Amino acid sequence: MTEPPQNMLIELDNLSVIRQGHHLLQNISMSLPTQGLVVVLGANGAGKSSLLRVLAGVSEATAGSIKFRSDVRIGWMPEPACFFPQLTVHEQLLLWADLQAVEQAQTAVEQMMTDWGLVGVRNQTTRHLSLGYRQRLSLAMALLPAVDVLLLDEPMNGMDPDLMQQFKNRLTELKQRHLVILVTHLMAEVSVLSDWVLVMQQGQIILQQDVRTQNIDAVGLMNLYQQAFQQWQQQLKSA
Ligand SMILES: Nc1ncnc2c1ncn2[C@@H]1O[C@H](COP(=O)(O)OP(=O)(O)OP(=O)(O)O)[C@@H](O)[C@H]1O
Repeated sequence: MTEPPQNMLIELDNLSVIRQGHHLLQNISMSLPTQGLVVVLGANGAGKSSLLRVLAGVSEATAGSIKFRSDVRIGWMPEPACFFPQLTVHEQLLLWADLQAVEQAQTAVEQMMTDWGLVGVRNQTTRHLSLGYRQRLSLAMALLPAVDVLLLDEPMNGMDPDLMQQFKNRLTELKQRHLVILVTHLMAEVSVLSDWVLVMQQGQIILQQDVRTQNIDAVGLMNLYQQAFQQWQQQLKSA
């Protein structure tokens, strides 16, 4: 497989995903850099999770291509989070560390439980976790192995204010060294952290914008989102 252009981790070229005659993704072309925060916005059903699934390697393209830098390591926090229901939080993390060949797994798992406030639910089975604790565990799993790319699918759902603040602090650190692709509807929470904005509609990317120099706030991000839709609707009318 050929590699993406220099300084790029991932390149999608005219990629489409079709399932049961339905276009989940249509002719997506983009290059993704080695670090920064890409915020993916779009209405319900626009194709955001489908895009993350292709990037995570769990969904295959029907047409077009996706190229990864050969040594790229990817962490994925799916929506909804996915655990073995009969395992405790501690067992789930240990199993994941084992599957991902994490070095010094016991220590790494203890650290993750401390970092994400999971010590108090250590012996609770995952099937009985509240939404916020499911998100904590899912984040801890995504961050356990060393990765280059973090795919976060609606990670902020169910977060309490303290967890939200901690998550945003961590995101600020992570995006300095990693590529973070974050799907969300909570624009106000991440606007100032955004480096690139993608807006999706009907399986297509209708806006790809570099906002690194804009220091974009919540209103700015909402305006960008709405403008993308208006332009898309006008293009549809004139087509
Ligand atoms: N395996 C599949 N077969 C058929 N259709 C599917 C399949 N997976 C997803 N879809 C459809 O593809 C569309 C895009 O779904 P996706 O989950 O990617 O949207 P989304 O932008 O993440 O939505 P939301 O904001 O509601 O989470 C939806 O209409 C969904 O029903």
